[in-house]
Amino acid sequence: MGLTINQASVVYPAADGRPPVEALSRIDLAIDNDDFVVALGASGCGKSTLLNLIAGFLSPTSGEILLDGHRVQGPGADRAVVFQKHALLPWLNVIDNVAFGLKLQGGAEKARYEMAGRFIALLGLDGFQNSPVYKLSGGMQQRVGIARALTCDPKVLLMDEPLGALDALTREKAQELILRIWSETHKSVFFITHSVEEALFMGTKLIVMSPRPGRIAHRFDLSFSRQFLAGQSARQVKASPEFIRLREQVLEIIFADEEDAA
Ligand SMILES: Nc1ncnc2c1ncn2[C@@H]1O[C@H](COP(=O)(O)OP(=O)(O)OP(=O)(O)O)[C@@H](O)[C@H]1O
Repeated sequence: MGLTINQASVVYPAADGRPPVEALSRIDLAIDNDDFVVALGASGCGKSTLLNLIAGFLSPTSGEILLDGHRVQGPGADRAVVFQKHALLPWLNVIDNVAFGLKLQGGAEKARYEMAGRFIALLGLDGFQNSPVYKLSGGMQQRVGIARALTCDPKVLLMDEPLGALDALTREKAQELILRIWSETHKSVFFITHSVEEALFMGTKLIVMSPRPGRIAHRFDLSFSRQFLAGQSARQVKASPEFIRLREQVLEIIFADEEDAA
């Protein structure tokens, strides 16, 4: 079944003398089980607003969001969010941060730590269970944030520029790790990025959004992540003629929107 967005619009009301903002206009989108949907687009085109709708942090002004046929009416354990700034608890160690969501859900302590330990291993953080998170590098902290989101076993993982703060090499490694985890855990993913290369490499579906009002202007079905998971190296995939052709096509769309906005 998965997640379905039907004709969803969001208008932020007028405030402080500014007019209302039509942040999203009549969005239709299906995120099926196992889909990795990436949203790309010029600043202000409504990517975060769309993520907040799916997370249930925000209600649509009109339209609806359905998860497995049920209307989304607020946040829930079936959807987990990973932000660019991993909202970790700096006074807790790695395992307590990862187990934190389960603690909020009231799970038994032994089961919480077992589950947390499983995702710590999956994210390559074995040996760091008892390290305070403030001592870890940015890339490791982001992996703790992802482990914490996965530990609650959500159906949908929502990621708002999760790799935006990482250096280039760490970012590429994190992309590969997220794809492997996605293929192992069979989550549906909605992923926001500003990097065209990252979007093409990771997504099974790419939506390119345009601003004023925020809408989906272009859609692409992609198979580069499957090529990587089938054994091609990330470098090989990103250097293929088809990848380069699509990268130029998408860059052109985004530059045109940025120029319109200037
Ligand atoms: N709480 C709010 N109140 C009023 N307007 C808002 C609010 N949040 C966002 N907006 C406006 O809605 C539009 C879409 O914003 P949104 O943050 O969803 O875009 P975005 O594509 O995620 O941008 P960015 O890439 O810069 O993060 C923008 O014009 C923004 O200024």
